[in-house]
Amino acid sequence: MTMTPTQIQMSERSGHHFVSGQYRPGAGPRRAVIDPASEAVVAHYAEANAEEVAIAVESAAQAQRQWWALSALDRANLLHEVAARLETLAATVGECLTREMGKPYRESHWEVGASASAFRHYAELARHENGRVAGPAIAGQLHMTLKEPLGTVVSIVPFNYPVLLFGWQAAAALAAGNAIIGKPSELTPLTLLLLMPAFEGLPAGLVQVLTGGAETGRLLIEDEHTHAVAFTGSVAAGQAVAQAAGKRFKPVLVEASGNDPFIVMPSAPVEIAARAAAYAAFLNCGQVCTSAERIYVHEAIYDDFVAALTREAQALRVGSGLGRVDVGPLASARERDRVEHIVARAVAQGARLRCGGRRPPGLAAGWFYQPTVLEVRHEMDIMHGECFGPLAPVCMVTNLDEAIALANDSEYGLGANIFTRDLAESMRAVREIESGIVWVNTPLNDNDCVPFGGRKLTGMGRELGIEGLEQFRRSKMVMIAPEAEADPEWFPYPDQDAFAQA
Ligand SMILES: NC(=O)c1ccc[n+]([C@@H]2O[C@H](COP(=O)([O-])OP(=O)(O)OC[C@H]3O[C@@H](n4cnc5c(N)ncnc54)[C@H](O)[C@@H]3O)[C@@H](O)[C@H]2O)c1
Ligand SMILES: C[N+](C)(C)CC=O
Repeated sequence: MTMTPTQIQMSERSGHHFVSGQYRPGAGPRRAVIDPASEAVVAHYAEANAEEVAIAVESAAQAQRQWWALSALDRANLLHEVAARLETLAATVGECLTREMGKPYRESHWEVGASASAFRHYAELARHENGRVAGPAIAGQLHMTLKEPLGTVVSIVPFNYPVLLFGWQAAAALAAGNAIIGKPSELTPLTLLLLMPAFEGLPAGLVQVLTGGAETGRLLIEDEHTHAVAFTGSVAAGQAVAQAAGKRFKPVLVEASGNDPFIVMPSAPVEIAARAAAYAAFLNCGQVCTSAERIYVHEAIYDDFVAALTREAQALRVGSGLGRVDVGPLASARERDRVEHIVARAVAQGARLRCGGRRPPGLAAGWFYQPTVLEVRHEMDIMHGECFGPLAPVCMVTNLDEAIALANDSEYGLGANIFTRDLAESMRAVREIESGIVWVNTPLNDNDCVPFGGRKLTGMGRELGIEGLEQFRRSKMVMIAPEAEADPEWFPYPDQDAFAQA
């Protein structure tokens, strides 16, 4: 069969790393990358070893020095060029992402464009402000805080949004003056490799990619010449990463799992809220950190809402992300098996299946699972862990107090949604829900200008906004006196003896 230009690129980059501005064949063991829609091997990746990590880290140090020596305006202009190049790569990288992890192509394509937007945002933000001047504690002097880069940032990203999440971290880290080494998920290594031409105009080594798994990540984190870690992924991996970074007190950003509530109150338009809930639960086959994982619906509209949500779920087209579909496969056999287990357990605990709950008939290969709506009770296991699949468990509540209490009964705290036309209800949800994000009638939106992140087991730190830039800078206290003049306050104190006697 004829290969597309993207497949040719994937085959050429298979088993490579991107180091010092060049694709280099990896020396470590090779592992298969499998298309989740067809179960065919589409490429391989190599596990980067200690020697390869050391070479990349040295190259990053040299590039970072050149990068920080430029003016802020030059860095901004170069980051704008990166954004433009990213947009030209959207078709190729998007196709690669769909072939590696299955999401519908239009979502993959969107992801590359959204990443370009973050580069534009940080190109400007970083040149507008590089510290602040304080009122001096000594007359006539200049007392200030200067912002400096940390050095080399290690970026460890998951499979579900590899381009956007690496893009958010890289845009902020580079704008702050750092170098960055990306370590993609084992499921999506080629996508980041194919993204690298976007960084052509920057010093070689400033942006690099080493493929591999947890061991490659650990080597990067523990290397004494890397200076910070930006991690996105599961709680267990986040804890391991934070522990490894802690050995050298490296600053670490952890964006880990979520279990987001989605509340629907009686004043909400039921059909619109149901469509929004379907979007929030089934986008990217439910593999979004901010997926609606627990839907709490007021009893007054419960039956109508469940019926509408079921209709929405049943209307979704499931299939290969390269076709005209709404929902692709889960990213791996392990993910599909895990989701099957969650549903089986929920049903065993008394959940009522309204639709889905099985693999779609007619798709012989691929790790597909039907969009599934279940009626559940809050006590069931399905409501207390992250499902990360195309599941919409709906639970009836009697009032907002109960909805907020159940929403907060979670170890996680990333996002939360509420649908209501009642301003007082909106304001209570915003104030009282224990999460890093609250969306009122506007599910799952992002904005480069406002910080994204969670609380509780979801992690620490923020991406995007000025807060996202601060993750990758340190403050230096600077005091300048215009002239070197002897200060009577300096040693020796003239009345030292008097102090000692007093
Ligand atoms: N909070 C957020 O912003 C956010 C965004 C996207 C995804 N996620 C979460 O990511 C998870 C799904 O992604 P996943 O299955 O790829 O996660 P994962 O934790 O299995 O892997 C994430 C990355 O960490 C690496 N890794 C794993 N163990 C490591 C270790 N001990 N040391 C260093 N690196 C290690 C992996 O190789 C991969 O690159 C979900 O829980 C989801 O909620 C969170
Ligand atoms: C990156 N984002 C926020 C779109 C989805 C995270 O999984």
